[in-house]
Amino acid sequence: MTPLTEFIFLSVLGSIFTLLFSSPWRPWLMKRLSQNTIPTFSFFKGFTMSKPVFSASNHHTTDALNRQKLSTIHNLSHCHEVASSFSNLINQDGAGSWPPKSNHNERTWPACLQAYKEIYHEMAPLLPAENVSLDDNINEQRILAFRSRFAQLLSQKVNLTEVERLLQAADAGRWDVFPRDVYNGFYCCLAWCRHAYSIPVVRLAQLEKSIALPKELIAPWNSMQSHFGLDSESGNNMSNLVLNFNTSGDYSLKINTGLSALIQSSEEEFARIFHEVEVLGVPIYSSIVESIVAHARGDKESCLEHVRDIKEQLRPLLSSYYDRVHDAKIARSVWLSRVQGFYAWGVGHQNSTNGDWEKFDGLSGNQVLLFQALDAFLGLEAYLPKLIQERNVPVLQRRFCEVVKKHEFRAELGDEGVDGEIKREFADIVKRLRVFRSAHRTRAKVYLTQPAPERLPMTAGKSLLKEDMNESLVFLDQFMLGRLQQTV
Ligand code: HEM
Repeated sequence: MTPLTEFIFLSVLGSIFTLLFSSPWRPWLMKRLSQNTIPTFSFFKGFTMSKPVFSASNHHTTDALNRQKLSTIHNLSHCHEVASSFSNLINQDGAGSWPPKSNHNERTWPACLQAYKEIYHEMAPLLPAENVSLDDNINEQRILAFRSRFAQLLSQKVNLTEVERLLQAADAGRWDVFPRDVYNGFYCCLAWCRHAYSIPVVRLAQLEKSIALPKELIAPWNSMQSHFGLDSESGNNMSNLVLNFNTSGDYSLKINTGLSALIQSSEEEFARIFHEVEVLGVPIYSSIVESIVAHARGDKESCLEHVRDIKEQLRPLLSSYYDRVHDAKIARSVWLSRVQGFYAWGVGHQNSTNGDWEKFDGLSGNQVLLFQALDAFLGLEAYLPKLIQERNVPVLQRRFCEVVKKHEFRAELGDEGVDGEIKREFADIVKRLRVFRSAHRTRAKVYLTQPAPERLPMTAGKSLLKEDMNESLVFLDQFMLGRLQQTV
């Protein structure tokens, strides 16, 4: 095809797409696009979404290295509880790998679960509004219409009895009928549905104190939360972000279907950090385990090597954050309005035992396993209070961090010889974490102070804040500054 005919062909195709997008066919088109059932043409190959920090070329190397590291941990699992704890996490929640395998190919799901994915395909294009309204009445109408269509589809399509039977099979260890990678993919889909239904992205929805979710989104959620040892009504970093990528690193369930490329890529780049941190974290988890085992055996030279490896591995891992959390990758103009709100959660319920009002927070970077494990390894107290951990950090992850904390040996090191060298490596790890924490303090503030007049100040991890954004920032900064000061 000559450049001129290619240009004419693309222009005509673009006009057809524009017409379809503004027509009643939009939901159909979005569904086809998200299922990749629109054929691709070879000359489109140059136009691709941005690739992970560990690019396609070294994806296989990372994969192979990670498999080797995970098998090292397995091999040590009969020697030390820190290895058996991580090994358990891989085998169970990870479906045999880390980051956890998450199957988003609904054609391989048990039939009764496929209904949820069908509903996702129908509801996702209706979720974002091209132009956000500041009028409460308009927003109320939109929310009501969205929820009533959602509830109608759930009651028409979902056979709850079948779904519950399947979840009971999983509870009984029947992973042959409900494979763990499918369990993870479905957990993510359910979390998406719950957040989409309650979505506190405009003032009106943010002020809701409780919400009557449809029963198809309650019973399965309670069952899965109890499987992961969690008791929050909201999703968490695992359910909504890490599990939202399949083993090839493809991003699955979307928030801003059909909106501009800038919005969609900002959403995906943000989500990708959380998955990638776990991919690049595998050698760190492995070195944490190996250094603890080496220390327990009195093998100081080997312990030194492993602690040094942690320091080395931190650089590429933190690059995943540094290279993405800036305006060119995650646009400041869209993050607060279009991305963060979906991950927030503002509603709660009355505790049936003590009558107290229990309110849940949504997702936050503070739930990322890697940082919790590193803090434990450095001997720092956990950042999150126990109650919040029990709501948002899966029990097997909590246990791993507890075991790391129990066996960390930094305080036992002397100043001389190999001990002194290990100590210096620890000091360098602390330095890198401090740099991350101060950079995060600055960058978070920039993103949180962007205008979003349709919303009240709210972070995903700390729910509704003070009416005045400056006061809210002072409140948030106390957490970040406090953690920075503790990182010594
Ligand atoms: C622009 C996006 C982000 C904003 C505005 C933001 C904001 C915040 C805020 C306000 C806090 C303190 C309050 C709290 O605990 O929730 C926090 C904590 C934290 N965030 Fe983020 N965050 C963002 C992205 C990320 C990312 C991508 C990561 C890492 C993958 C991350 C990791 C953490 C961690 C580990 C903490 C706990 C405190 C610490 O360990 O220093 N955040 N974030």
